[in-house]
Amino acid sequence: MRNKPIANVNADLLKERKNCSFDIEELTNLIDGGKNQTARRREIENMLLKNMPFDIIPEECLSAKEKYENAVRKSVALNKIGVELVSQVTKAKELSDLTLTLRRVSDAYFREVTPFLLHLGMFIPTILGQCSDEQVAHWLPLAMQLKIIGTYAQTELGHGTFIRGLETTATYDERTEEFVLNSPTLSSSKWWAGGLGKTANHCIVVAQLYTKGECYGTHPFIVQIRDMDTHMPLKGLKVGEIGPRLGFQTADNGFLVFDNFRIPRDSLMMKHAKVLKDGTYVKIARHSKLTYGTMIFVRVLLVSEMAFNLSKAVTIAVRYSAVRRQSELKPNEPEPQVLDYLTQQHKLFISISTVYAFQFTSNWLMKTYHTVQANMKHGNTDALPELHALSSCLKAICTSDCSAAIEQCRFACGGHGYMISSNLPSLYAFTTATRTYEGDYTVLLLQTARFLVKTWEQVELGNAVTPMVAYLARHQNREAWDESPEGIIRAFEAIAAGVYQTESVRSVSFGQSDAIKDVMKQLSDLYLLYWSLERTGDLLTTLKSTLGSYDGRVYERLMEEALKSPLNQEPVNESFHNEPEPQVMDFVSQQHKLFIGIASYYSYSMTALWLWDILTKVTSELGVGKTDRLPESHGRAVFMSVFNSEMEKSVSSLSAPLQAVLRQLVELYLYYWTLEKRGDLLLVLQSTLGSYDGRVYERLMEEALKNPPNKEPVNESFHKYLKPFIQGKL
Ligand SMILES: CCCCCCCCCCCCCCCC(=O)SCCNC(=O)CCNC(=O)[C@H](O)C(C)(C)COP(=O)(O)OP(=O)(O)OC[C@H]1O[C@@H](n2cnc3c(N)ncnc32)[C@H](O)[C@@H]1OP(=O)(O)O
Ligand SMILES: Cc1cc2nc3c(=O)[nH]c(=O)nc-3n(C[C@H](O)[C@H](O)[C@H](O)COP(=O)(O)OP(=O)(O)OC[C@H]3O[C@@H](n4cnc5c(N)ncnc54)[C@H](O)[C@@H]3O)c2cc1C
Repeated sequence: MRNKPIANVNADLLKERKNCSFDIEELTNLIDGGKNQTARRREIENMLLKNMPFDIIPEECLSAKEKYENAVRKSVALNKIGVELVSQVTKAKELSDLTLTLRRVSDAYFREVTPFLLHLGMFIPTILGQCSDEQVAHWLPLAMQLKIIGTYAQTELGHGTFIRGLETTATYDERTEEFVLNSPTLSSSKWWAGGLGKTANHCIVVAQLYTKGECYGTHPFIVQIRDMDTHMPLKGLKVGEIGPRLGFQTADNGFLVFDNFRIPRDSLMMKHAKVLKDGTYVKIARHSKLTYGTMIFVRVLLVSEMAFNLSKAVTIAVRYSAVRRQSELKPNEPEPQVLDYLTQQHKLFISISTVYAFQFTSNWLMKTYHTVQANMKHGNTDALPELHALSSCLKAICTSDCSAAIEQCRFACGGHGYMISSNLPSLYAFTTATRTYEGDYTVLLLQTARFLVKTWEQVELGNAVTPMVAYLARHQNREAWDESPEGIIRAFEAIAAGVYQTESVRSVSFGQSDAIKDVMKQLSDLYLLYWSLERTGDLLTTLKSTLGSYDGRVYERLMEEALKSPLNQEPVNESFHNEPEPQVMDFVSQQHKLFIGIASYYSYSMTALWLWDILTKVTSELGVGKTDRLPESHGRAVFMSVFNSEMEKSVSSLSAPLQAVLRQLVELYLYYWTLEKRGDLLLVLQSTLGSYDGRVYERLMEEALKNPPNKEPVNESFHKYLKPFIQGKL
């Protein structure tokens, strides 16, 4: 079916395909996991192609309301087939292959995401990971057959990262054997859960559990939020859509506020802890962080999600680059395909190798995840910290690299890449969110750093460590170890690259032809080479390390450094008496993100004035054709030198403190750009987050309430599609 010739294929594309050095079908089988899996995937795709309603008007041309309704219509149709297929499957492996195929094929129907994403991606996994056997038996069939539609509401207006700081309370009332849910403050409003705004009728709510006057920390509860027949929000809660976003337009992300909302005792998901009828709290888990399990699972999933999304983006960009012709290199000769430019290949080929790096690493990570889960079933949680560290850093790096690579793919498509119809903007909007959700990039890297530092301590003590981090022991007492967060991150990047190399070699070592092996080897080498070149600058850093000194006096140096700390200059810090929660502004990593923006603003303003003065002169002397191809480093140098000199001229009349601040900005700008190559500038604020009065949560809620979907309590797509679907009448 796939190999049937298609009429009217662009001649350049045909030519490129003919030049392919290997059998495409063979590579397809490798990616799918075998011939049978490829056949099965195609069978499902064909069935869906026959039965699924496609869009008549492109999604992007619809209003926000229409977009949502269209997404519900398509989700219902897709999941109707999905539920039927799932019901025919008996083996766990077949089920996981099927869900993966359905997930992949669903992208053919949604430019945006389905409002059921959280139901499939987090609600069902949380039932599996957090419910007692009895609860699984009750909830899982309902969820699998989509008799109920759920989401995962953990994040609040005031806290996303710091889960222990969540404010929603679930207080046990032993007289009625119920928990009472409350949102005591504005900042405790649940915020962000996908599908919550309009679609879900159930919700996993993460709340602080109180019983017999004691708080036992955050726990997950499964809560019905809408009437099953009318879909109206239940009494005692307020629920709505949070408002337009960069992407995720059709995911109806929502807010949820509780006012003495009562739920039965067994709404507490009781795999890891339970509350007895009399209110006694019983801890079951052997590890205190098992309630964070769904997040680990989704972080693992996201690695393959990134491989898939980047594979789509780079396929689009490579095909287009074969078709697109631009510029006259030799008079009277045809314009070359842009794919033939080395600079274009540089943009694209690293993305191709990154896709394979992510996919092989993802296969390996998923296997590791299942092994750790199997061990945990027998009570062994030893490997959990490493799994957490691994899934954290791989999630952080792959989501960040993926969105950056998709931007490169968009650049590679020139102006047309900016069209929504190219799908590159939507792919970018989807993937850039993954850098934030399920654990912010910086925060997750810091979790990994924490694990590595602890491992390093074990290495220092001569204790055995797991194979994944054994390289720390190999580097002991050698200059290669750099204990800074960047050094640690790089070390883990090296591991990711190592996994890729070993996994790709293993996967192609038997069965596959030499042609495929050659290509995979080239891609693997490209990935390693690219990152070693990207990080060359870092390799030149001096050590500045207490741990890596030549004489190995690690403990002495650690102690000397510790004694220098300003914190040790006073016996009791004032925060002992009154410790405020830190503002994220206090984190150095946050300042790093923000201050360069301020410095850049001044740099751009100064340089713009200077540039205006010399524009005419430069264009007449050099000619426009020559100036518009200045390499990036030259442009950057211009910004730096102009900023430096113009700022110096204009600050002399200012007061000393202001002069000092502005000079610091110049230094920061120069310093930053010697280390980094990216920056960001926000000129016009118009922002709920950046208002002068800092009333962030009030403004977010005010804007959400203005949101048109919140003007009607139940969207008409409930009556038209959702209700007949849930009740099996569609
Ligand atoms: C198949 C078809 C479906 C389709 C599929 C599609 C894809 C699927 C798309 C889904 C779409 C999702 C859409 C977004 C959905 C959200 O975004 S849901 C919300 C997600 N939220 C987050 O990820 C919040 C991030 N924050 C955190 O994870 C934690 O709070 C932090 C940052 C780890 C800190 O936690 P903490 O409790 O303050 O812990 P902390 O004091 O830092 O550490 C204490 C110890 O716990 C350990 N620890 C922390 N976390 C863990 C953990 N998870 N495990 C083990 N140990 C841990 C630490 O390592 C530390 O260990 P020690 O060093 O003491 O030994
Ligand atoms: C599209 C999308 C969908 C989402 N879906 C859901 C959902 O379905 N359910 C749900 O519960 N949540 C959801 N979320 C919320 C998401 O999980 C959180 O936004 C995410 O975990 C980040 O938390 P935050 O918003 O509190 O960021 P913050 O923690 O406030 O981050 C702000 C800045 O502070 C920095 N920072 C914070 N803490 C530290 C630290 N300790 N050290 C150094 N720097 C720090 C961060 O690096 C970041 O630069 C979604 C978010 C998005 C964007």
